[in-house]
Amino acid sequence: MPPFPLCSTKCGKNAILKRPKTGDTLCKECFFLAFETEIHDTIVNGKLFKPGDKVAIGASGGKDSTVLAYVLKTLNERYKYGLDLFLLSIDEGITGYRDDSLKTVTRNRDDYGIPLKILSYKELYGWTMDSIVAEIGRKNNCTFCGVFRRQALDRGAAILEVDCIATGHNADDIAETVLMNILRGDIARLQRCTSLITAGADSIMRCKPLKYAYEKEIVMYAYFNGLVYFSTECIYAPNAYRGYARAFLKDLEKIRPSSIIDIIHSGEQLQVRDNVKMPERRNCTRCGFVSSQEICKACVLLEGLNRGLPKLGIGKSNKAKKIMSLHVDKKNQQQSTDF
Ligand SMILES: Nc1ncnc2c1ncn2[C@@H]1O[C@H](COP(=O)(O)OP(=O)(O)OP(=O)(O)O)[C@@H](O)[C@H]1O
Repeated sequence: MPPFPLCSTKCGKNAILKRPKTGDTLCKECFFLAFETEIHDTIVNGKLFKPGDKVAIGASGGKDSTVLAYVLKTLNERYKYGLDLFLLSIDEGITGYRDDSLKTVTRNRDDYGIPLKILSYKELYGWTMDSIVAEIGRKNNCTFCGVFRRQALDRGAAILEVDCIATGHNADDIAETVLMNILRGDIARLQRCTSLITAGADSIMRCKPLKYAYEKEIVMYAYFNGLVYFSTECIYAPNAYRGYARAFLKDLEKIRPSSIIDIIHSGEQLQVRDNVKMPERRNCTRCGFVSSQEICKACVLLEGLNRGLPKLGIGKSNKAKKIMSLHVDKKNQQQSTDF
């Protein structure tokens, strides 16, 4: 057997891996340092945090958010960021999936000594994903899950009174999203999907410290560090459209590993013409959370479920708008005659 090559940093140790992102052959310690330093650079150059910030890590128990929690804890101690870290998990109510992954998050809480807050769809909306799927079937259930999760994270962050939510979106996720938004012609999302930081003002800031970390390296990092994470796919999820973008990106990566970062850079450089209409950011007149419409998507979807019209709010439906505004009018009338 040929001897292992030496680590390309010239540290004197034998290399044990080839970095998917750069092709460098590295020993374990030099890989950890390179991986962590790149995330530190993302945090510092992107000004993601200030000393004293309270940061909620969106923790699903999967590899990305587990690595994010571990690396943020490590960097917070190494570079004295002065952050107060929390784990925030949303329990969507998916039996055989989220209940198991939450056990992993609970273990991470104990291993890393970071407090954990779990919020469920059941307590926030009165519905679990299991009961939503029983109503709507398997076709559009991801819409409910995505919309509710986004708002649930905001609600959890408000309860924890944090300054920022950090999510485990990695470079592959972002490159896939760029491709999907191009294919769908979704200009508003295309413009913001590469942002390192989103929202702010009256909604809670979100950031993606793993924006430039390759999925393959996240898996290697977790493996060589012996991190415990949950690796099963959601039982309801196979998001077909993202699946195609993912498969395409994996094929590109095989031919040219830099494709992932190149797509992100292309997305970052895109400029949308001034006369392209963008959605407004406002607050939902019902729940007060961020929305691009008078009534947010979460409220429309919830109304549909509660009225036995689960398809209300799926797609771009004017019917939903009409029904919702009738409901608002009725409520206003009631309020004005109530006293
Ligand atoms: N149930 C949840 N509770 C809290 N945060 C979540 C939850 N689901 C997703 N997130 C956050 O959103 C990020 C992206 O979610 P996505 O569903 O794409 O998972 P993923 O790419 O498989 O990531 P992970 O490996 O962390 O599960 C996660 O890394 C995590 O920070």
